[in-house]
Amino acid sequence: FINKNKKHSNNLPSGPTQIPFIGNLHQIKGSLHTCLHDLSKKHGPMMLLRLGVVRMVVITSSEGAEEVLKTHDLECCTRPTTIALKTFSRNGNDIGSGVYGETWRELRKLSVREFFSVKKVQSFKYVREEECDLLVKKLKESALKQSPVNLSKTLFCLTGSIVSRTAFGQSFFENKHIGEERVEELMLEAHKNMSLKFTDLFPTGGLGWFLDVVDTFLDHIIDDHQSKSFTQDRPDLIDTVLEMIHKQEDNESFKLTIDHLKGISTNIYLAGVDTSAITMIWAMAELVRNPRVMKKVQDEIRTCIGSKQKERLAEEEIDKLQYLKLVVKETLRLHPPAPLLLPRETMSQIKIQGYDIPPKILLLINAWSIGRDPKYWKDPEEFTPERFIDSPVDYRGKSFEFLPFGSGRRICPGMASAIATIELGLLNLLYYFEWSLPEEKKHMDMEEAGVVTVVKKIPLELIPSLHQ
Ligand code: HEM
Repeated sequence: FINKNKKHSNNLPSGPTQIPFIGNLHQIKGSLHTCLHDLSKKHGPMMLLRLGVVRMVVITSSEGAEEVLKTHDLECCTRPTTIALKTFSRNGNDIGSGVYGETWRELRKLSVREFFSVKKVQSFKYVREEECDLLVKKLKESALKQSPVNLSKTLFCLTGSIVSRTAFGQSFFENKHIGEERVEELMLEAHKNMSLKFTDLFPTGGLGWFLDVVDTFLDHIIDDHQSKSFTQDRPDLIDTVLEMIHKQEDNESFKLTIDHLKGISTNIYLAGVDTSAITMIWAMAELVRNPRVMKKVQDEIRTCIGSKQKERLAEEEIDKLQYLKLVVKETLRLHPPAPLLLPRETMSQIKIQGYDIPPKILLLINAWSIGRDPKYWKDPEEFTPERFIDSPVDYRGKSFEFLPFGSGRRICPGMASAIATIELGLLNLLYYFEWSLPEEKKHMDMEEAGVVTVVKKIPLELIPSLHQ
């Protein structure tokens, strides 16, 4: 092992001292992205670490991130870092962890065309509006009773229903295959499993019932679609892919299978439910602890929509709400749900920021750290949506100081769908209700938890009051 390390050690970035066997594991306490952030302050924006058997270079500068994501995209593959992700990905038969090659290209192209395109996202507007309407009705009951609402759970359920209806044609809450008590667990468990800690460094496996439930759910959904026991007005992703599987010719070089369909579906569920809910949860937490911003965004919404209260909000209202959009951007800057993006692995020797990085090294880009770098952001810890007024900095992958959705060929394909859900979800929460902390809570706790995706550790509990 030492010889192998020496062979490549000529021009590698430096990093904290490693100790035998565990490397730098003893220095990782709490969240991985914050530990790496703290270490990089001491050891620089390119840092070499070893966690157990995994060697990695951590990048915490916008310039380094740009070089990797623009120049070296071809020489890196994304790497399923945990046993959990490997299992979810069905051995690379998916988009999130598939190695570059024909399969990955075909699956990404297919899912963008059939699910992620702006046209498809717009066609699901009615689902988002209906689900938000249901949410408002439930919240109104709590508002009348003045009882605290667990917004973390509520928002996971909202995004779960939206993703499930848009991708699989049915809501988790209406499906007959999983007991209702399991559905809520399933939503919350998705997050816990995405945050498994270091399972490939010291593999433990054992994901228990969660994987079984996801698998059983998908099996039933596919069976229902195949047997036509389930019909709806418009074909969903499952219908489209099943039709493609049936129609493909024997001589085609790429063969689409049920495993691919399950891989894409699992990716969409895991990547979609968690991230959008997390963003809304952090946005609400920041707004409650920043009353000035809360007032400004609610004033904008209520002025634009008019004084007569609407029964139900349409997605078009959002076009007029510039400040709400800035609130979403600022939330994604301070709380990117996937703070280390998808880990890349070098496939050949490459040069980054003057260093020689050998093949088979994990590259982690700390988007969380870059989003708080005082070099690019004034008062970076402050929640100030105004910083984006007249600024060309955007989350679409061209501004390397702001990378909540990543960049390059692996950029999040679900961006349009996520933004539509987040903006409409927040619009509904902020238009109909005033929000306050329960009396016994004196201040908003902002502690984070998770590795792949990072959520507010203590669930967000707030009391809604009806806005008159
Ligand atoms: C606020 C919401 C979201 C955020 C912040 C987010 C963030 C990300 C990030 C950082 C990546 C990795 C990009 C990279 O490493 O360059 C990613 C990939 C991905 N996201 Fe999202 N995402 C969100 C919502 C969604 C939604 C709603 C879906 C699906 C419905 C989705 C599906 C995916 C998929 C399939 C990938 C893998 C793409 C690939 O490897 O080619 N995401 N996302």
